[in-house]
Amino acid sequence: MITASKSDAVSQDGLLPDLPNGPLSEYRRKASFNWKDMAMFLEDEDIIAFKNKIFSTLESDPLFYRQPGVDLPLEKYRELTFLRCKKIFEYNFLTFEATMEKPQKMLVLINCLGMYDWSLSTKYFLDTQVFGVAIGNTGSERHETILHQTQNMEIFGCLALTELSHGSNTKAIRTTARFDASTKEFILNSPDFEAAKFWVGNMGKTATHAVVYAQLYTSDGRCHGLHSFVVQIRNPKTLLPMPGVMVGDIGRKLGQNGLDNGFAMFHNVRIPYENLLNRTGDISSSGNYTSAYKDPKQRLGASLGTLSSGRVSIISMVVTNLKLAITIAIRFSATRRQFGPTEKEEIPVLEYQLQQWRLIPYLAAAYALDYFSVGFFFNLIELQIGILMKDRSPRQAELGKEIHALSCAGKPLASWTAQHGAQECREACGGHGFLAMNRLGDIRNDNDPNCTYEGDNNVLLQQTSNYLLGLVQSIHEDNAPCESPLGSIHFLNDYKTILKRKFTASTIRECLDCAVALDAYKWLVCYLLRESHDKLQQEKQRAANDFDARNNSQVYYCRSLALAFIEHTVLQRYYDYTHDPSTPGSLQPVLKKLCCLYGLWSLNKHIAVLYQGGYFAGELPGRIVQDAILDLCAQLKDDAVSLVDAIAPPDFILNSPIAKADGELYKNLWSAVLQGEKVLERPSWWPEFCCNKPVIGKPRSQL
Ligand SMILES: CCCCCCC/C=C/C(=O)SCCNC(=O)CCNC(=O)[C@H](O)C(C)(C)COP(=O)(O)OP(=O)(O)OC[C@H]1O[C@@H](n2cnc3c(N)ncnc32)[C@H](O)[C@@H]1OP(=O)(O)O
Ligand SMILES: Cc1cc2nc3c(=O)[nH]c(=O)nc-3n(C[C@H](O)[C@H](O)[C@H](O)COP(=O)(O)OP(=O)(O)OC[C@H]3O[C@@H](n4cnc5c(N)ncnc54)[C@H](O)[C@@H]3O)c2cc1C
Repeated sequence: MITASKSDAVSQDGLLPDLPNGPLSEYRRKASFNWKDMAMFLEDEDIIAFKNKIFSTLESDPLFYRQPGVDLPLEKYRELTFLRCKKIFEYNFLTFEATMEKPQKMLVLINCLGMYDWSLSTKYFLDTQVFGVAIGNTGSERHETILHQTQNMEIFGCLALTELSHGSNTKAIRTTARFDASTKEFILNSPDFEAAKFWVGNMGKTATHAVVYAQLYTSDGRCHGLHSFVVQIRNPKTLLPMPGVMVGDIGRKLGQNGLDNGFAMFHNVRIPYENLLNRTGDISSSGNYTSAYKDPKQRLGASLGTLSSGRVSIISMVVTNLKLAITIAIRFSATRRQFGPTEKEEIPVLEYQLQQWRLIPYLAAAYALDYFSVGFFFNLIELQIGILMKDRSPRQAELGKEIHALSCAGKPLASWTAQHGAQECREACGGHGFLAMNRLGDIRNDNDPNCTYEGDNNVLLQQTSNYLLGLVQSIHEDNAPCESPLGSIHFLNDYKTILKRKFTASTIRECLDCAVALDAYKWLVCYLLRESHDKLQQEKQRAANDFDARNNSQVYYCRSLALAFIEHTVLQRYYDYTHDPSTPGSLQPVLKKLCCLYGLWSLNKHIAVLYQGGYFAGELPGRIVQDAILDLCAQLKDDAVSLVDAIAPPDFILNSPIAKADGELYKNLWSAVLQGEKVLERPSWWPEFCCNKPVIGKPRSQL
């Protein structure tokens, strides 16, 4: 194992305490690198210190005490989440100045709170970020007071786009906001209960204000499309609804139950006209509508642009879930022993090729997607700065489009990987994985809605394929270069040459170079782009309209195209990073293996298309790709524990007895079980068993 220099080690030890000795120590000794070096390479000292501060603050505050696996009644959980949220305001972990200095800390805070409990994190950020960013991005100077009121919790916000009968199809949102020229107010109405705002986080019990999306009508009766408005829905002094607002809670969900998701209907609710978030369209004092966006489609895109920031953040949030789940499963697998080559000795389940193949690719995915999520967040910051500076340059517009295309595929890729990973980790921990106290159920269930909110994954992928299909003309006809601010489409300039390529590796060894998977991805994207385009043209000739043509080109074509494109982007970025000469030599070998494994494992899911399109031919390519995956899993299994040590939060935050850093699997589990409430007591309803015996076949009358 290669270690850091003496001075590095001193600063490391202050930030990253040694892990306790125990059953995991043997794997830690076998690692090819020092986990502290890795942790400090992945995040700088300032970020690690920031995380430590958040974690230790929560751990030492009794309000944040919790018993693993205890299911609180809904009302209690909501109350506790709110009290904790209030406490987060008091701690003020991130000042405005600190956020401006290092915006990445915002993402770190979201994830640190999420690692503790996603209900808390989403509650806090729906108010301070989602509500705040929507106002900041689509409003103007006149809305600054509202932002200030949010910062000290004078008011509490939410974002209300979805309605009971419409979510994905935002154009069909039916809430109306009619301008009344006589009073200079907008009057909000929900035409019927199907147009009630629904699913809105924080709206159930706590929000006093909402950014409400509604169809804007001028007093001449003309509709100008979807716009957003700040609407007061409750009185901040009493939490009672405002006149004309019917607001309530939608009930228990499959996860994130500490968060109150709600509904609202509006009946002639009057708001000052200044409450229109007027970046995409405004009303003049004479009541005329003005907009810098003449094309209604572009205006819709601009008014929904704020959703990109949520989608980008979600990528990082779901990667956090994957990191939690894989930490639990790897630590468990390294300490859980079943069977063995001899009667005397049982081996850790991590030694089984099958267990390695089920888990280690998810570990590689966690590393690769994590790198992507952070870099992509920086891209978003660039976009946000442009929005705040009112940058109207073509580059800014292109950046908005590219981020929209990447986030609409990045969220699906990352959230599905986390979802499948969490389930695999649950099963990989056998029965203990199903015990609530070990947390894999909560991780899985709290992660799940990320596949749906801020846009359903399958619907969003179509935005990405639309973006790519829009490039075909320039590739084929104009011969104009494919250029974009983030460079994700630059390789398409070689589209024709790439399509002529074939898979050339002939040994497992050659496949262990990540460039092999990367080349294959370039071909795959070009091939799927060509096929999707051709399919769309055929369907247009066959089908009655473009709508059907597009719908009938999704499965096996556009959907696969969007996913292959984002996988390529993630892999390309991770390849560049792991192969960069500035990456420490002690870490580069393991990072390159992770990169290669992520690439081949992801590619293997497209094997049918690789054969179908002729990039692969004969038995060999399929076989050596699979053998290389197994080889990499075997090479990485001794590093796996240290790889999770480098990304794991402290035990208090991870909150899973089977995955504590000391590796004392059974002691920790046993102790947690015995500390449970009334574990050894007989049930309070014991007479039901002992006295009231059933008369078999004769149900007693309930009267
Ligand atoms: C800290 C985070 C905490 C997270 C908590 C999460 C809580 C959850 C909150 C929510 O869920 S809020 C509700 C979210 N709802 C959605 O995301 C709805 C999903 N649907 C849509 O966004 C859109 O309707 C659509 C499906 C993207 C588009 O539908 P439609 O087919 O009607 O329009 P198009 O013709 O495709 O689009 C028009 C035009 O606009 C461009 N565009 C759309 N969105 C964006 C965007 N975000 N940024 C930039 N551009 C956008 C689109 O590309 C089209 O452009 P052109 O192709 O015409 O150039
Ligand atoms: C926990 C949670 C929190 C939420 N928080 C908020 C919030 O704070 N604010 C808010 O406004 N909203 C919120 N939402 C709502 C969320 O944004 C929507 O649920 C989401 O946008 C999906 O819309 P939908 O529910 O209408 O699904 P639908 O669009 O009805 O989708 C149903 C099915 O139809 C499919 N489908 C739809 N259109 C197409 C198509 N064109 N092609 C192929 N298949 C299609 C989908 O893939 C899906 O399988 C939240 C949702 C959840 C679950």
